[in-house]
Amino acid sequence: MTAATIELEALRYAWPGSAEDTLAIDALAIDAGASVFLHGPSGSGKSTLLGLLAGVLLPRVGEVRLLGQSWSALSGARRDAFRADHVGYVFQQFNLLPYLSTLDNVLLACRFSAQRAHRAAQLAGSTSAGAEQLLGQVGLPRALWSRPAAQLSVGQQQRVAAARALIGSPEIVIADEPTSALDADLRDGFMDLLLGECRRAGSTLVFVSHDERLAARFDRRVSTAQLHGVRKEAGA
Ligand SMILES: Nc1ncnc2c1ncn2[C@@H]1O[C@H](COP(=O)(O)OP(=O)(O)OP(=O)(O)O)[C@@H](O)[C@H]1O
Repeated sequence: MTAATIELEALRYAWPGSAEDTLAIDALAIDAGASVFLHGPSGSGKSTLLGLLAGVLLPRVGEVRLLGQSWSALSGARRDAFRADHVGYVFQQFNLLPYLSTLDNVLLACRFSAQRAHRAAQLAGSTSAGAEQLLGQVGLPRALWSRPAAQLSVGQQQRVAAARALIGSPEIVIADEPTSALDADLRDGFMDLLLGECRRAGSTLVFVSHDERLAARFDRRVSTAQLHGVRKEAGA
């Protein structure tokens, strides 16, 4: 039996100062290894949901469990360690360290997680070789690998952020609009790599995008409207 990698139960989340819940989701389960295309109108709570999945935000009520572990049951430090081991996250704003080189930004994920460092080294021979391999796969020319991330274009930074999320094969990969700055050719190559790497590693992928053309490539589509619909039906 395949257990769900991600489980949400009776979740309510309100941003501070908000009179209403931003998200109210009675139940959501995502199977191990599944790829999910999360969509919905601007402001409907997609990024908020990703923050909750990654344990960056905690629900007001209810639970988010990853690999059977509830984020709310962990201290802040344990949450950080658990996230570093199990979650690769491509943020909407990339969150690269501007003064670190491209290569070091990718390796950062392994610096915070011995588990991911070990897996990257097993796969490629060393963690550095793993980072170089991924940078090659996302199409970043070698000449840019030693450049500070601040000197890269937005599309290049987006690809570095993806390599950082994928290194060490985390069980869960979360990506918030990771193709927004890529042209059609780069976007297709990027999607091949992201989906291919997740499939190879058996990682569960949750991917937010406004680009409906990409949806067909995923196992499952989930809309924020549909999640809120669950709440209304349950309360009816
Ligand atoms: N840091 C924050 N503080 C307070 N409110 C926030 C914050 N971030 C988001 N919100 C609010 O939460 C709601 C959902 O925002 P969110 O960014 O999750 O939507 P989204 O679906 O990802 O939007 P988009 O497609 O435009 O990125 C919005 O009403 C937004 O104003």
